[in-house]
Amino acid sequence: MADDGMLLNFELGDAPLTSQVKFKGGRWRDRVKAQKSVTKWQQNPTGTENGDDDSSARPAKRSRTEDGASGREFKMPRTGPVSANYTPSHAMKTGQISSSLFTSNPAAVTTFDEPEEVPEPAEPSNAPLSEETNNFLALGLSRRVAEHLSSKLQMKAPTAIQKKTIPKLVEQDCDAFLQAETGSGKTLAYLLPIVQRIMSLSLNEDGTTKDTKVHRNSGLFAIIMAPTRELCTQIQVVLEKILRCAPWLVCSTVIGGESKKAEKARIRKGVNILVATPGRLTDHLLNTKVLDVGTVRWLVLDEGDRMMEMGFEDDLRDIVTRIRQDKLLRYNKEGVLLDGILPSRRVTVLCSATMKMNVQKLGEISLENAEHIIASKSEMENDAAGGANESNFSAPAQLKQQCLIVPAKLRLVTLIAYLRSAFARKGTNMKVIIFISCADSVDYHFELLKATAALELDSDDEDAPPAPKIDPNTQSTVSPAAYITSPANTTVMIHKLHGSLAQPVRTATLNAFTNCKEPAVLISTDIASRGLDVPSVDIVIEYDPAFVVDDHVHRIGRTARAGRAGKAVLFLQPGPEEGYLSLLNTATQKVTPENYIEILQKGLMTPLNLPTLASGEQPEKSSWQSRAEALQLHFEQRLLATSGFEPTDDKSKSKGSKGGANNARGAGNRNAKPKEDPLLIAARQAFKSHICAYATHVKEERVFFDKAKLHLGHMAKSYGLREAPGGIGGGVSKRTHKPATAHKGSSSKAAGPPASSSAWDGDLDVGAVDQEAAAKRMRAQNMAIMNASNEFNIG
Ligand SMILES: Nc1ncnc2c1ncn2[C@@H]1O[C@H](COP(=O)(O)OP(=O)(O)OP(=O)(O)O)[C@@H](O)[C@H]1O
Repeated sequence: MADDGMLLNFELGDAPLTSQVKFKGGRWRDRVKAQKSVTKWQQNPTGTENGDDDSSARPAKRSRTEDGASGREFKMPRTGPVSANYTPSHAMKTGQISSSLFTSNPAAVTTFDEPEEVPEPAEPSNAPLSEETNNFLALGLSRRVAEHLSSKLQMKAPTAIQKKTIPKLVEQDCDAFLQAETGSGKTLAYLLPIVQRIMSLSLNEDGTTKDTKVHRNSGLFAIIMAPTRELCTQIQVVLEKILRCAPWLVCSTVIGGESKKAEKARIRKGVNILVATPGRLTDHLLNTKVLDVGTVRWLVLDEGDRMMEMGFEDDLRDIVTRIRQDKLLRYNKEGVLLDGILPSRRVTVLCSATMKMNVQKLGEISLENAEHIIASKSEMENDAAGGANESNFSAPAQLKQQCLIVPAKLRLVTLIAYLRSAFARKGTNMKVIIFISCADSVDYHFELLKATAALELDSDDEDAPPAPKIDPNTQSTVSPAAYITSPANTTVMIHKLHGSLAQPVRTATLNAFTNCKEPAVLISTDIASRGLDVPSVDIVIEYDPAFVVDDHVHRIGRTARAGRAGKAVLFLQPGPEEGYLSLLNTATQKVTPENYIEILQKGLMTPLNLPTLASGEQPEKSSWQSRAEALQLHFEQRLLATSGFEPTDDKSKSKGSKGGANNARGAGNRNAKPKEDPLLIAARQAFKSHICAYATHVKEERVFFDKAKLHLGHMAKSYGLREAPGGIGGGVSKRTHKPATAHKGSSSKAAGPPASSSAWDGDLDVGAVDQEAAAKRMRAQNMAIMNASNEFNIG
């Protein structure tokens, strides 16, 4: 029989085991292994040294380590079961022993004190200003534009950054660096003055339009660059909306992912404002003769730091130099005088919510005597106090930031419990974004959470509308969700997004999420962390922390936009990761630690209705702990399900061996090997990629995210795996567990990357080579794959 009756990862709770424990069923090798584990556990039931449940995957030194943030000794005490009356339900069915979720977990040192007083909700810091005292007209925009904003786009008053930027860019010809919080309206801050001035070429002094208007073929006046295709498309959409008040002007994108021929054709037809990714723009500057930059007056670099991070310094330098070197034409080819109405010099605008060293460098490359325009709550406070603002980053004041310190083993069930409680109530129609470190892990979690034929939806509400139809372009990226759909509420739709997806799929998925009328979850890599504006996102969950703290600010900034409320939840593990809180708390707003047990209690209050519950227990009568264990067991069982046998030699595939799977099994074919479930393969792949990605946190923050201190066995559980797969980073595997059993066909490099990872390639052995150099390289690879795929693939 298949080996589904034996589990390899043992944690037998606190009840003493006697030597009578006997294992039946399964393969003899597994039985021996199981027996050995129990004997080992009996010899050392505390699991403090070598007797832990995953000795093969445990860091060598776990009991004491340095807390890098504070310099104090960091303790990782072991906790017992969460409730004294609670007995973990280990015995699931004959021959099965499941690892308990609630024992041998390190305890958090962070305390969860209830605040004595509920703090007043903070005033939104990125909202539009009061309409009574502010309007667009007063900033120098024409009546035509101001009325369009007010009547068609429902924007009556500017935000703080718009108030400061628009008059400067309308009246002056200076370079500018715009720095303001996420969701504070930076896009319109630079777009409105550009549109206003180009429009003015076609307007009489009284605001009426001239008989001969500037049109699409009159010249390219502005180029806007952004790091991702999604962001470019979004800017284009905003631009199109504004240009409805000047329909004779045309904007377009060159972003890769679609044929260059089509892009060339559009440029040939005539474009006044071009939105581009740096790679594709460089390509067109080199190869598209019809792209004439002689009339270009503005170059905007949106999310400049991200473009630098993605390794586009040379491209950006090249683009800036090329455009500057091209002779600036005072008249366009139709003889229209541009100077005076348009800037008489080339103006560069750089935008970011954060101020990193690389932004300063980009500033040196692209800006000349630039105005630094800052608008944030702290800046306003600073202004009032007459001081200069030194802060590097800040989150919108109204954004509630929470942190869950969850032991590795409990991460997956806690995530599901959180989502269940978020979507529990009838009529709750929220949008949630979950950030995950790498594409493989996004793929896996999407597969795990989506409803399949075997996995019924939880909803038993007969009045609930039928699950929505899915666009063919999003067939593999959008699905109704299992587990998190509450019986009382409508079906939750899950979406996945990462840079390895084809561009039409990316675009369609993002549209599906943005326009989804049902409760919706987007599982994404950092591809969604920058600039994306989905106004109704209520919660951002950082299931994997960002690789650098500035990215955290951008990620959580996908919610609480333009003055709306929002919530951000960060998952950390007990141990060194807790030190990260002190770093986050230097931002303008405090991150409040919350007790994950309460999340589990809330989220697992109602029965799970799992289709393949092996436990003899009735979930309806279960405690939340039992439900958590049942859920975990259910995932583990899903991964263990084998989908038949496949022959390994060519002969068995030849004629006469039809139906090889059964033949192999029945005839005792020695060459047959169990064919693994694709979900299991995906889980292993995701786990490996996750561990590789974990090593790429920036050097300064690696004290909190130290790969060597991860408990790989416990982490594996959060992927539904019963043990950590082999072949993970040499440094760790050498120090912490036996050399990984080489997978058939895998390279001898134990530290090498997952063979077919879609998220990683190249040498990822951070244990063996210079850590910082390797991490940098990995980050660059990750970034390129996550964000761009073929986006910057020139040629
Ligand atoms: N004056 C305004 N009144 C009302 N809403 C506005 C105004 N200006 C911008 N918005 C809205 O605010 C949201 C955020 O704007 P935008 O995307 O430009 O922010 P951002 O500062 O660029 O954020 P990020 O740094 O995250 O990219 C958008 O939905 C936009 O429509």
